[in-house]
Amino acid sequence: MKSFEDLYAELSQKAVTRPEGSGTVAELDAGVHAIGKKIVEEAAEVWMAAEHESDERAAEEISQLLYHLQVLMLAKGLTLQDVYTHL
Ligand SMILES: N=c1c2ncn([C@@H]3O[C@H](COP(=O)(O)OP(=O)(O)OP(=O)(O)O)[C@@H](O)[C@H]3O)c2ncn1[C@@H]1O[C@H](COP(=O)(O)O)[C@@H](O)[C@H]1O
Repeated sequence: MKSFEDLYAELSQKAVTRPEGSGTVAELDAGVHAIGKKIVEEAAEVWMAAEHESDERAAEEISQLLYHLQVLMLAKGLTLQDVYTHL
């Protein structure tokens, strides 16, 4: 099972190696504005799933939101430590 840290390491690597077909690379190339819109969309999906769907669906949507937040962190050059320091 993949942890938050594992995913961040994987995405960081993809940002550097830029493998063909990577959705992460495409999203990074789209830029902060586009990633921000995706985050808002995913956050709404988390809310709707939590209120109207199963726990499993809510967990799935939460994982997608976490993914897009990590992509935004990479786009901004923010590390896990930069965020953890505020937790
Ligand atoms: N965990 C994720 C992940 N979560 C969400 N997403 C993306 O977020 C989208 C969210 O899907 P939705 O259900 O909202 O569907 P959608 O709105 O129709 O999606 P789009 O039309 O916007 O693509 C998915 O289509 C994926 O593109 C993710 N994309 C990648 N990962 C992981 O990131 C890693 C790197 O992925 P690549 O860069 O694609 O190799 C791999 O381990 C992947 O498993």
